[in-house]
Amino acid sequence: MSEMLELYDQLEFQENPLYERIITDLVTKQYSIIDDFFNLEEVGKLRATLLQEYEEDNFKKAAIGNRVNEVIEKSVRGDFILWLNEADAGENEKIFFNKINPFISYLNKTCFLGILFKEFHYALYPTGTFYKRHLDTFQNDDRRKLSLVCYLNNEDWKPENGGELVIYKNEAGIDNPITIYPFPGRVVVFESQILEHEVKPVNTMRLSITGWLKTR
Ligand SMILES: O=C(O)CCC(=O)C(=O)O
Ligand SMILES: [Fe+2]
Repeated sequence: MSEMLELYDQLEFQENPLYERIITDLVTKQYSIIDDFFNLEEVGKLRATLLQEYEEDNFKKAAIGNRVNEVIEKSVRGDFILWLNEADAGENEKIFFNKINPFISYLNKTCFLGILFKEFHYALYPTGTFYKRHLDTFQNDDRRKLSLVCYLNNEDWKPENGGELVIYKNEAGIDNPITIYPFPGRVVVFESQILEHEVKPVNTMRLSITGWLKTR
């Protein structure tokens, strides 16, 4: 018994009930929805940074295909994106990384997923845009293990705005769609290589940070 305690100590971690819930969700259903992962004040700051970058014209039309083989295809996706660079993250972006990084370390300590790389981009879906059903490994990057989306919409976001994320769970050969509204502060994590998903057409501007946790 005391030997076991010593080994536990070597893992140097404090059990975190929220992270444990996310891990259980991922193991049992391949996705997890976490409301209020970011509080409204944090969402407001991240949204302000996103909008400022957009106004300064730093976003580009999102493409499909990998980075050396990009194709812009409006019939597949209509969002605009900007990659985040952690090395020169501003005050507000630090809020994001300071919350996401401990979760990644926890995953690595407890699940042995071997996450070595991460990449995140802001995304802005203008009115009328969508992202057709796809798998995130579609970007020719089979190192993508977990997809993570954080919604930065306004506090009064309504279901009628559209822009739902729909995750398709294949159960015994039958598509079981799960509809997820992009409420501010909500984070969705899912298995990049398993779950197809889409973003339904949006009736107003839709804001988020999307990213991937990757193995080598
Ligand atoms: O914004 C979302 O809900 C999902 C975005 C997405 O599927 C992607 O960028 O690959
Ligand atoms: Fe996706």
